[in-house]
Order: sequence, then structure tokens, then C-alpha cells
Amino acid sequence: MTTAVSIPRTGGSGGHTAVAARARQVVKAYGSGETRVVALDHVDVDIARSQYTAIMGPSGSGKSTLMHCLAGLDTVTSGNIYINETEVTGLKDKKLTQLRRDRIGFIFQAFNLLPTLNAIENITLPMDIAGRKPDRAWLDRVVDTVGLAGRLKHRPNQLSGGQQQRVAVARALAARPEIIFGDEPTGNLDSRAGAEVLSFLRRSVDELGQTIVMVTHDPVAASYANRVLYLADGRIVDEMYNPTAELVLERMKHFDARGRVS
Ligand SMILES: Nc1ncnc2c1ncn2[C@@H]1O[C@H](COP(=O)(O)OP(=O)(O)OP(=O)(O)O)[C@@H](O)[C@H]1O
Repeated sequence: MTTAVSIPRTGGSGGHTAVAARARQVVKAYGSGETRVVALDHVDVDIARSQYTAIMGPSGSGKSTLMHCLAGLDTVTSGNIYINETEVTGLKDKKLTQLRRDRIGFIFQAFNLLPTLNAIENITLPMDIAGRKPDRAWLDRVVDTVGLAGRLKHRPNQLSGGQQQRVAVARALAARPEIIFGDEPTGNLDSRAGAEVLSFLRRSVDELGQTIVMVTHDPVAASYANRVLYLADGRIVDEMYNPTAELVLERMKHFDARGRVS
């Protein structure tokens, strides 16, 4: 059974609990019989609000599965997931879709931008679909922080990979979701563009109070986080606060030595 450090659920966060998302005894199994794979094995974790959390671990350790379950993109076999005080695991399809649309932001490796819409239209699309009016001042601030002000009328194919990823980041931030989930959000970028996007995500936590959870294999990407969770065989086996790339690399070598990394 996995035990992860719990964070106090009340704190000075403007009426919100200090925990943005929780997993309790989450099991996720795929298949059955001989082909059964336990991707998550009784995971308990608290994701702190207004903090940047990185999820690391070897290939197949369950990182994406944990993120997908936390974000309500995948169902669990047993256990409970909460976003703030809402139990995600108890929601029916329609409510789940609404929760994902209204309260969660996503940044994936494939940016999922619509090619026929320009940058600003892509950024505001989720709000348009939800029938919500963008908060102009907030939108300007997000666009400004991402450094896209001169590119808003460009379509994705007129933007570099780094710029497209910044549009995807701005789209996630524009709706002010309670929590943003990223799966290797800089995986396709060169190191300079990746660093830009990561610095921006870091600033969104420091300056805008955003909560971010990001899956990564990259110690440098993880060093932007406040806390790194290490998964192995579907369990949280370790964590690190205030990581540096060197410390993360050292910890990964340590897992190597114990035969946990493939
Ligand atoms: N749809 C599925 N059907 C069957 N098994 C699956 C499915 N999705 C994931 N798995 C298995 O669950 C385990 C965890 O997978 P997951 O994708 O969460 O790992 P990961 O740590 O994100 O890996 P990677 O770093 O390679 O992306 C793996 O053993 C994988 O093969």
C-alpha cells in the first residue's frame, strides 16, 4: 500500500482548500486474467493548490494513467479521486464532461490546435464552446505573459513549434481552470522553446496562483516544479521538494541502481 505525504486541506488560499486534487487508494487495472496489468496500485496523493507538481518515473510506471485518472479522462478500477471537494469518481458522463470543460485545463504534447482558427481564436475556443465570455484583462495578461501579443492573428501553421505550444499553454490558462494537467508539455520542443514554455508555466504558478501537474521524463523540466513525485510499478515510491535538475538526475540514478528503472 502506498503512503504519500498529505498536505493540510485548509490553508490561507482564499476560501479554497490547500489541496487542489486528491487520489485515495486508487487502483487502475487494464485487462483481466493473465493479461491483467495493474497500472496504479493503491495510490494516495494530495496535489497542493498554487503549486507546480511533476510526476516522474520509468516508462510504464503509471505516470500518464495517474494523470488521466486525476483529470477525469480515465475511470478508476477502485478508489476515489477528488478535484477540490468534488468527487470525480462519482460523476456521471455529463457532469464529468462539464467538470473537465469548466474546471480543468489540459496541455498535451500534440498541441491540439485547430488549424483553421488563428491563435487568439484557439485560445478562447474552450470558453466559446462553454458559452463563457473571456475576461479581457485576464486574457491580455495571459497573452502578454506567454509573449504572443504580435502573433494572435496567425494560424498554427504560421507559428513555430514553441509558439504553437505557447498558444496551447495560453488556451489552458485563459479559462482560469482550477488545475492544469500536462503530459510532457515540452516533449516536442527544442531546449530553448521548451525552457520558454516551462518558465512561463512557472510564472503562471508564482504570479497567477495556477495549480499545475505535469508528467515528464526530463530532469530539467522537473526542476521547474515545487515537488516531484516518483512512480514505480504503479506506486508513489518517493518525492522531492524544491528539485534541481542535478538532484532529480541523482535520484533517477539511485532508482537505476535499485533496478527500478527499465
Ligand atoms: N489502454 C491500456 N490497455 C492495457 N494496458 C495499458 C493501457 N494503458 C496503459 N497500460 C499499461 O499500464 C501501465 C502504465 O502505463 P502508463 O502509460 O501510465 O505509463 P507511463 O509511466 O506514463 O509510461 P511512459 O513513460 O512510457 O509514457 C503500463 O504497463 C502500460 O502498458
